[in-house]
Amino acid sequence: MGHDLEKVLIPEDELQAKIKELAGRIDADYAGKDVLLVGVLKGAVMVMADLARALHVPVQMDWMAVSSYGAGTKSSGVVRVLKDLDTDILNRHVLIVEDIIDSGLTLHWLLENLKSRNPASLEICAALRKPDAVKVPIEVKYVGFDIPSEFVIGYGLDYAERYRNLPFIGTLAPHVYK
Ligand SMILES: O=P(O)(O)OC[C@H]1O[C@H](OP(=O)(O)OP(=O)(O)O)[C@H](O)[C@@H]1O
Ligand code: HPA
Ligand SMILES: [Mg+2]
Repeated sequence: MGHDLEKVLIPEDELQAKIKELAGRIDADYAGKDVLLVGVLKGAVMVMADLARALHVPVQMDWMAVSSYGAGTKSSGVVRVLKDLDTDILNRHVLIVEDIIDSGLTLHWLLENLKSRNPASLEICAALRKPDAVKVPIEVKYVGFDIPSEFVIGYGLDYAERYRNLPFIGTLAPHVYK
């Protein structure tokens, strides 16, 4: 792995501190409410696991699996639903949990899809966002870090299904994908 990694962009301790900070804001904003966390598989598994454990408000967790990247480093823009929610979100306070907003196409699609099911509220928590890459404007209430438009790996994020288990965010050495 060592030579596949170009550099560490966000170290583990900074990621963990940021998730705790976001959890504090979410606890305050949702005081007295039940929250349904909707994790977007597979990238969101790490954020979901850390965020859920840092929260004090009562939560339920559900998952959707959508994919728009395949094995490459560019979004195809075509969102495929691989697994839908098990939960009926009518009148629920839904918080979508994501690892990254890159082009924004995945979340743009997901927001429209979930809105049509009439939740009581619908917000987004994303660990990372690439402001220069966003193609569709999306209102994101909770963002961990704004990062440059480089392909990143770790903390749930993959390149060809690898590196999701790295506890930090790094960039991939160009020789791996060129
Ligand atoms: O803003 P976008 O350009 O749409 O990119 C963001 C999405 O792409 C990645 O998922 P991917 O489709 O690769 O599936 P995965 O979570 O299983 O890796 C990532 O986890 C986000 O869900
Ligand atoms: O930078 C990225 N890395 C891994 N997966 C991704 N999905 C969207 N953007 C990225
Ligand atoms: Mg991916």
